[in-house]
Amino acid sequence: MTEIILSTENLKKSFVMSKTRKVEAVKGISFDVKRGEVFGFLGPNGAGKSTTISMVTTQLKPTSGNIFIDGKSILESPAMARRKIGVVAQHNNLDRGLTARENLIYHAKYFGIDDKTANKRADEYLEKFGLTDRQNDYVKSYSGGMAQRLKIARAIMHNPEILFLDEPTTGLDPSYRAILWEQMLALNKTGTTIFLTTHYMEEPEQLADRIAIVDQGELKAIGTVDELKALIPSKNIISIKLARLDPKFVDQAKALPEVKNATITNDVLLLYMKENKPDFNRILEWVNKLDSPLQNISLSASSLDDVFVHLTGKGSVKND
Ligand SMILES: Nc1ncnc2c1ncn2[C@@H]1O[C@H](COP(=O)(O)OP(=O)(O)OP(=O)(O)O)[C@@H](O)[C@H]1O
Repeated sequence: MTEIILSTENLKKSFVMSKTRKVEAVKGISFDVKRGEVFGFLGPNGAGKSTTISMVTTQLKPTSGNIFIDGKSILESPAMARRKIGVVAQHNNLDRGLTARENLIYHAKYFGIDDKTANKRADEYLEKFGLTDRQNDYVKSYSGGMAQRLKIARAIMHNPEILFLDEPTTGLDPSYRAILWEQMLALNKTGTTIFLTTHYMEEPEQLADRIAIVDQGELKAIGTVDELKALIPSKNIISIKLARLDPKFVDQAKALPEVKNATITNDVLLLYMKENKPDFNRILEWVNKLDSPLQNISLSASSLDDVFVHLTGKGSVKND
């Protein structure tokens, strides 16, 4: 057993779109995931998250580079890798014509698990994911939340060392998201490494041990939430929404003594403040003198969302 459960080396993937056009979806990504951690893989739409997850779970061949699971190249030993990984895909890839229990048992059989163990695990996971009562119903009768829970149960039937989840909570209501997180963290406590991609910032900010931020196929940053927050210019940010934004406001803001840096992102003027407790009223006075009506102003402590905006120039999807 190695301390690093997953490692990628200069991973690249290009898609040929036409005779003249190629998309470089992943442009040479290298990172390590430590055994036992919850690892968040974040990025805006089209950043290359799904392409990366498809490659590290043996579903897609890289154009170049290498991937190691538990120290062994998955390009050389894909079958070995598949035994060590569990995958919860973004789409519903359950067998809808089978019952929930049958989905679990067939998955276990595929991995050569004997009937007794498979049935015992199916009982345990159906119970754990609150599906015991509906275990003999066809999956086509399942709600989205139930199907999502069954996908996770199925993915862990063969006791994977690392569980990959692609946007596991997208489209679920907040209470289901909380339940899923509880279940993922409980699995993590038993030693399973969790690798997940998500759009939502609040979840990994609170729950992931380390986070990688990707954009346009490149790794922008990797670290703990605190390490990532240290990448942005200030702990306190004032966000200002004006009826009309003029680039000259950025220079004017930068000249204010209490402002460390300023930028316009997503049509919002962001002021990175020097002081821990900035004088909000003084900034408000300055804003009111600008020749553009104020629509909204707020002061906040920096969050992962601000790191994301700072590194990618794009907003994330907020939790509702
Ligand atoms: N099979 C494919 N053929 C051609 N282009 C593809 C294919 N899969 C992905 N792409 C392109 O690669 C880029 C990265 O896509 P990918 O789905 O990996 O991003 P993502 O970060 O998962 O985005 P999202 O959050 O929207 O799911 C995009 O430009 C996408 O159009």
